[in-house]
Amino acid sequence: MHFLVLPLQPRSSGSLRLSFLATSSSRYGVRPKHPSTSAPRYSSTSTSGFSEFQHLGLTSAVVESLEAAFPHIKTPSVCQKGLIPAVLEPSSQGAPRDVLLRGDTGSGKSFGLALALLSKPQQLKSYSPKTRKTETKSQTQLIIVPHRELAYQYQHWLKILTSSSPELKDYGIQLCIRGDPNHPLPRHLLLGTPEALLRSSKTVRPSIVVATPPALVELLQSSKAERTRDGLPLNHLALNISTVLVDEVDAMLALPPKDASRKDLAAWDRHIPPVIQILDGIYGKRRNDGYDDERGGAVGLRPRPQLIIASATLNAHVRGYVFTQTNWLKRPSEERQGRSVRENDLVARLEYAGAPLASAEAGAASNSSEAPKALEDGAVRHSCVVVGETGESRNIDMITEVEKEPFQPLSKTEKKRVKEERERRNEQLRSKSAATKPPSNLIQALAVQFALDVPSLALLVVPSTSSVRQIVEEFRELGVEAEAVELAETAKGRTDLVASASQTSSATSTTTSPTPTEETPSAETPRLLISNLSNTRGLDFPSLTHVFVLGTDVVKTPSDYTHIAGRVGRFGKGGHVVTFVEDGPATEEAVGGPGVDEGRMRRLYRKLDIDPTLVEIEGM
Ligand SMILES: Nc1ncnc2c1ncn2[C@@H]1O[C@H](COP(=O)(O)OP(=O)(O)OP(=O)(O)O)[C@@H](O)[C@H]1O
Repeated sequence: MHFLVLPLQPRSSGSLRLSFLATSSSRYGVRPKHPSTSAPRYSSTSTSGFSEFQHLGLTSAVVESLEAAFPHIKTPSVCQKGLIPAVLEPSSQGAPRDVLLRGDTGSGKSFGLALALLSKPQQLKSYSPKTRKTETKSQTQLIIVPHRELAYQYQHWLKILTSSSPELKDYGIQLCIRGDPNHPLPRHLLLGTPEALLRSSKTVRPSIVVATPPALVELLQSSKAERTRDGLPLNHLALNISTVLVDEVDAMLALPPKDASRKDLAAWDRHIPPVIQILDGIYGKRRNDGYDDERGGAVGLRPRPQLIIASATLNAHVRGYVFTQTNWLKRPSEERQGRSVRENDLVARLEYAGAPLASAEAGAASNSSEAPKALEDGAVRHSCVVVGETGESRNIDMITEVEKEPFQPLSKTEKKRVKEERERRNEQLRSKSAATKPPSNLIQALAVQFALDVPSLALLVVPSTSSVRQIVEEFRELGVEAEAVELAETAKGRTDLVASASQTSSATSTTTSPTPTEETPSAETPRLLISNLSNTRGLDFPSLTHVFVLGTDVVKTPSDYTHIAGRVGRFGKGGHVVTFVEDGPATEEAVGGPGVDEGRMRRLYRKLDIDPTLVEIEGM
């Protein structure tokens, strides 16, 4: 069986000690020959705060485009100070190090990684024994993300950065995502073509391909090229891929929980997620008889592409899987095994989770006299509104359960009944019946809260079993400016991805006093973006102040809530996460009934150590 869970010892969080022994002129690549990029990387004479980015190893071209395109980003975050050198500096063996990165939501991981990728050598010099010449080829970097909106966000950032510098404008940024069958856009526009991928990696043009796993697998399988034993064509994967970045890796692996039944494990094993097919295709499947690293995986890549794996919830379970069940990460080859090669030198493990982000970022920002207000204040508030059948609302009662329901372990029969009831309820939700429609009392209560609280932009996360379009319509009928999150397809969606520093600050300052006042008039009608969890992970809307959650079916695990809530409170900004659940008696008799949701939220808050704040409810 492919799956076995052997959790690793988690590395202690916090400081990072990296020894940067080798120089940037490694045999693994050459930097572009522009005067500015060939300047010494640690001797910036610039007095701007942006020079700190250059000290981390970013090229001058990238720092200049950052300054031009994102003027409000002045100093690197704590997380970026660790990840950028880890990606760019080679190990003592001279090869790029693989990177495992865990950092809080909104700590700048994805953005920092995008900057680092653009600073990697654009060309590869290698000796060809066939021609007996040194050949120079362009490099392709592959970014794999769980959903198309995040792919679009990466593409958007990269396009803005590369178009802001003449030295980066050669970059081809290509999307490889599946089209929405309900949307009229031609499918090939979104998916790209195998030929285009091939072209982009054959020409002298460096390229970055941002892909979702199913689209990439589909694309590769549609090619007539020679295949690996995993069914993926050799030539596409083999062509000069210098880096593979897997962002939000746990969402794509979708590992069964540690306590999964044999049946669930077998089911997972039968439908191996596409990201595993891709990575196994590149790095090779793990052999039982030892390490196989230097062979470069199934496709004989030389040199082996650097692997970067990142997520805010890269927990021991996921790390355990990657380390023990795959061949993806760099390992010492047999001949190199010895005292001189430590595994940490080959794989940088970075951990920036659970740090008091706001203060850390504020500290970093305070070095700059022009630090935007957005970096200086803010905490995320969490609230839960319980809505009765006839629409009356109240705040969650955090004490009831402890007082009235002392913990009593369930008997076997009770457990079975609870499980059956939950399955029945999930089945109901899955079916196309009226049950998929969220209750209208929740929608109405949410619309009222939205009108009272939101200054400009809020995100509503709905269960994956509900139709986003249908919910959008319902809100529109109530007079709310609602729309689905469709970054790739609507120009309006794209504008939400970038906000100037001033917009960001004003959005934040209204968060601390969210009700629009005469002093803080809102220029535009407040808008409600609607999506489900699988399409919101990793997204960054700089002017977002509120996240609403519709019912507890959205949040299956604490990590789900972490990702949902993480859409606000980014970079030390404030924000408010409000969950709406149905009211009802929270007793065992009501299992599967509405009241259980309040109990679920209480348990979730306790697990995450969240002390919910009260929201002002109309009419109370
Ligand atoms: N050094 C910085 N200073 C200020 N803002 C920054 C900085 N770096 C990135 N940002 C802003 O932070 C946002 C990007 O955050 P990013 O998506 O990279 O966070 P993340 O850690 O990947 O979050 P998540 O785990 O939710 O995906 C962008 O809006 C970007 O403009």
